[in-house]
Amino acid sequence: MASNSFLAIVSLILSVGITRYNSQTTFRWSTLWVFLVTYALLSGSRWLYRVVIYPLFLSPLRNLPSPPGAHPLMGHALQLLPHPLGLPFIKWMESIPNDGLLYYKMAWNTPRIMTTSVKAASEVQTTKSYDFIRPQNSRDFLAPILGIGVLLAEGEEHKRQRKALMPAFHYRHIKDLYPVFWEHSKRMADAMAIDMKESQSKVLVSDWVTRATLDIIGAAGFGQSFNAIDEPQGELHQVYKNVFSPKPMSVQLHHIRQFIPTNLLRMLPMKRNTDTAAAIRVIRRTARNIIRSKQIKLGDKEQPGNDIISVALDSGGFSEEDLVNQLMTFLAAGHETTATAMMFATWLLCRHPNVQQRLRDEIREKIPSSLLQDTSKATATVFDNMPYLNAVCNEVLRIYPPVPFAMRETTKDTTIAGSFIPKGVVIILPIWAFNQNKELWGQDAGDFNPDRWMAAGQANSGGAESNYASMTFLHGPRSCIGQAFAKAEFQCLLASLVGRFDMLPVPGDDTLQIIAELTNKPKGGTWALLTELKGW
Ligand code: HEM
Repeated sequence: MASNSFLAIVSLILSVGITRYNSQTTFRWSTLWVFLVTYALLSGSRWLYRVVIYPLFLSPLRNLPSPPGAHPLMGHALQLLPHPLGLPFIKWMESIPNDGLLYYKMAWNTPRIMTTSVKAASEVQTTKSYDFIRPQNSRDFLAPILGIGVLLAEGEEHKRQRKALMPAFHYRHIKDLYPVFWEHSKRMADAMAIDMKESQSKVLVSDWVTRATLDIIGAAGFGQSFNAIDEPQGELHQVYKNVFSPKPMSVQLHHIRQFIPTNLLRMLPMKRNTDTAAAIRVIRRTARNIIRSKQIKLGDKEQPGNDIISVALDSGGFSEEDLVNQLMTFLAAGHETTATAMMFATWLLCRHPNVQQRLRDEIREKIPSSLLQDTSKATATVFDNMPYLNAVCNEVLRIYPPVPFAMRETTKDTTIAGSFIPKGVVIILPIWAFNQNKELWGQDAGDFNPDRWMAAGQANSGGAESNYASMTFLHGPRSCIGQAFAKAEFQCLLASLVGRFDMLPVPGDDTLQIIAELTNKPKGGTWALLTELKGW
């Protein structure tokens, strides 16, 4: 498709030609006017071709099954935008007959291909994963907040970074982090017990879990104390709260991003933009300070720790700027997601008192009170020996995955599940829709049922035949590097909360409204009525 500069050159040649020819006639246009008119006509024709002629009449994708009701110019955008991210895909995946791919369109008929079968999803994530990259608009949106670390690196550079960071995420290393996870979980519960007394039982659980996960990524990820549990006004906690908590304006901006490139939106003089820019400055400064203090320790021949950043420093494969970017990536990806899982867990357990009680019984039976006195004795074995805790964590992550879908873009003409997909098309991996798909999980796929993970041999599969049925952390070389970290952290936080408190829903808070920003989360935060239970 012709670029803007190509159109400008053609318009210039035509305008010079036309004004020369016209000089013989009585009616004369200036070259500038002819240039502007020619350029406008050519741009308009290109727009018409891109937005109407190609997608509706020529695109090879148009023969793939597509959801009904597309708007002639806005495609399916108007159907998708009013809902939480990824929710409509659940219905589409089940109700529209297809062979593994669905074709839908966003604003100006921009094509999207959604994978709906295990075969299609596994090709994108595993067998052909490097035929796909993260789309530019999504990179532009994430880069300032996450830094250009392993999450945004592509191709060979991604392989190199992932290999250098991997030692920090091996299970043998994660096992050693249980005391850190457990200590912070207990500190969170202690602080919530005080809050509960001061606020007549009504506690904003979402705020506490976000503070706890920030402290955990600081301690376990960087050997650094952020003190967010003890100091709610702490700078880092406040800036993340600002960047991540969805406000009406940021949700509108998310919608506007469908029509206007992210980089252009960021330049507009809006409060949301200035707030985000200020937050990014604080995050970068914090990241740089941590790296510098680690470099000094290393220079003083101190033993490097075995936290993520020490492993990265020790590998020697990253410049100081690279390390700042990696740290930003782990800070954001490593605390917000697990906090969201805790929010959904709390919401669900408040509405399923039997599950809550059964879980509490297991926690109180299997975690000795001595572990509450001396948190340094927490081991993976204690937590691995709690099948129901494992089942509840897996079921929460299945039914409400914090990241509801992932996006990729084809780097060349390719095929997915046997269908031709041209270069530059955005591919959707609908995590939430796979996780709740009836064909993969059975008729009760939409129900919260931890027992599906309890049957013999189903502790890791939930009874689904394919491991692609559960997409919460994705699969293959671009899957979540922090999966084992997150699951261990989630177990500890949930055990500490449910072991200590009885949780009830706040009256009137009956419907789960989900709101989207970087992750999907309960609108207005997660509130619960807590009662501290004795005897543990
Ligand atoms: C419940 C918690 C978590 C969930 C649901 C989750 C989910 C995901 C998903 C879906 C992706 C793929 C995103 C994409 O490619 O579009 C991802 C990537 C990633 N996650 Fe997580 N995550 C969680 C916790 C963590 C934690 C605790 C860490 C770090 C300590 C972490 C670090 C990362 C990194 C670095 C990547 C990029 C990996 C790569 O591209 O090679 N995540 N995560």
